[in-house]
Amino acid sequence: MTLDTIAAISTAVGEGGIAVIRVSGPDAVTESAKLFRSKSNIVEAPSHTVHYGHIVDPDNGEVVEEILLTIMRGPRSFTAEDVVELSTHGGVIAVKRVLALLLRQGGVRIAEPGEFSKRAFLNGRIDLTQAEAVIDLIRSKSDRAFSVAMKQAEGALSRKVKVLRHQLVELLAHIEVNIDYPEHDVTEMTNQFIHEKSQHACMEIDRLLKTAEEGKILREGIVTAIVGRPNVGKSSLLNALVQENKAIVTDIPGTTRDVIEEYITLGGIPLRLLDTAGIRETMDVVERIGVERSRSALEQADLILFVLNANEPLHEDDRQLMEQLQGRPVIVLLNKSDLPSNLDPSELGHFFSEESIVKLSVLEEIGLDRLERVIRDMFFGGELESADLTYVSNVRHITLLHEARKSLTDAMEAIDIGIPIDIVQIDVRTAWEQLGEMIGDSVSESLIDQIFSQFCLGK
Ligand SMILES: Nc1nc2c(c(=O)[nH]1)N(C=O)[C@@H](CNc1ccc(C(=O)N[C@@H](CCC(=O)O)C(=O)O)cc1)CN2
Ligand SMILES: Nc1nc2c(ncn2[C@@H]2O[C@H](COP(=O)(O)OP(=O)(O)OP(=O)(O)O)[C@@H](O)[C@H]2O)c(=O)[nH]1
Ligand SMILES: [Mg+2]
Repeated sequence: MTLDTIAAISTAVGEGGIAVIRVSGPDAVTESAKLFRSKSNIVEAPSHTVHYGHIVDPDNGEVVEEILLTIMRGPRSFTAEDVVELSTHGGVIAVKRVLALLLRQGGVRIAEPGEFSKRAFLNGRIDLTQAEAVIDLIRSKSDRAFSVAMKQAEGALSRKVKVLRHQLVELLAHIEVNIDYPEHDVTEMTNQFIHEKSQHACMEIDRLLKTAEEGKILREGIVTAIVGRPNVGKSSLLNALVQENKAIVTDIPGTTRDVIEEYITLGGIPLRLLDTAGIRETMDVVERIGVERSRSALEQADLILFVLNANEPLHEDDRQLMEQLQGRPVIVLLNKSDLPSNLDPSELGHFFSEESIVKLSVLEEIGLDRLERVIRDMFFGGELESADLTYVSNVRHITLLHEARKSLTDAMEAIDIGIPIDIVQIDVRTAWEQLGEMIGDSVSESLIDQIFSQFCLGK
């Protein structure tokens, strides 16, 4: 495939030490050479070499920038094409001037978002799951999400999908033989064989799908709503977890009016924390809107941190909230445990299990480690380190896995009710194709465009 030559600023535009323009395509080296004055002749230079020199405006000979230029010749490059990287001084001006000069010559055009990664895909250097992992890498907000994406970028998920597809190809071959030689006793055996193999593939798919929930959490964080009646210490808890004074804390009930959102990682677990207004009946118009927002945060939460003031007996507002928390994933926090306890814990026993109740003093930072352990037990069964870090977290992948699974169960059902084998074969083939779509076999151009358009510019 011969494509044109593209360029873009690949570093975040803003103040920084250096900025990098990436150029990729057949004319990357010759087009860069037209602007580059150096002791080296980069047209002749070997791959993976770095050259010092200046960018000179060919129209007037003016020196525009002092740069370092890197050459990576295809296919040994990120895009598998000839790649030149121009490292300019940081800031916005220098890098934009150099890019403008490069584009002005007419042999290079500006890249679309994700186009470098798209080329790596089109040139067969990476498959679709790997390309999608690159988006996850950029967006990951915790070390762990990053490790998972890195693993996928290396091709761990696609290797699993390829193994599955290989098994289905063998199955298809087996069916083919049977269609050609349809003797009765062979048919019996084949039916059983197809059934077993399909069952096995379904189990593998289920195993991958089971990781999806965790994968989503790792990527997006557990949506965690801190709720409770006014003044129990919700905002104090947010601040303690964030280790910054993000939310206003006062001893006046009804301090927090809006939902405050912060992203943290607690012992490697990413949480999207929502501090909410204390929930109570109120005539105050502003506070009432706040309480409504608290309720909607409560609805969308994956995890609810229900804060109580252990220094006071259970309040009517606490009881009402407790009713509403029935059946939801809740951790009860008995806050202010530095003060004398006036709350009868037996009253909580009806609603919450003992393991989900944590004694806390935000003021003295007691109990936060226990909270961390309880969250870990709830969401990862205490086991955070998945054996091989392969998680399915992409909605497209999840959908395709479900579809492939459906095709395989269709095949098994068809066998059970005695449908001819050449019809059964269609279901197995469909499953094989659906798995292929995951890694980018036989995907449409518009889907490819849609996937890569999610990337940022210069990636
Ligand atoms: N300056 C710079 N830093 C970067 C990137 C980049 O493109 N430029 N990357 C962009 O995301 C990442 C690194 N990814 C890369 C992946 C493959 C190749 C590459 O040249 N691959 C060759 C192997 C070359 C060799 O083994 O000697 C190949 O696969 O053939 C380069 C960068 C992160 N850092
Ligand atoms: N003794 C003690 N006081 C605490 C503790 N945690 C919070 N407080 C105090 O309780 C008061 C209320 O704290 P906030 O964090 O504003 O309570 P809130 O639940 O966010 O209140 P609203 O926003 O009004 O719903 C403040 O005076 C805090 O200093 C604790 O662990 N021990
Ligand atoms: Mg508050």
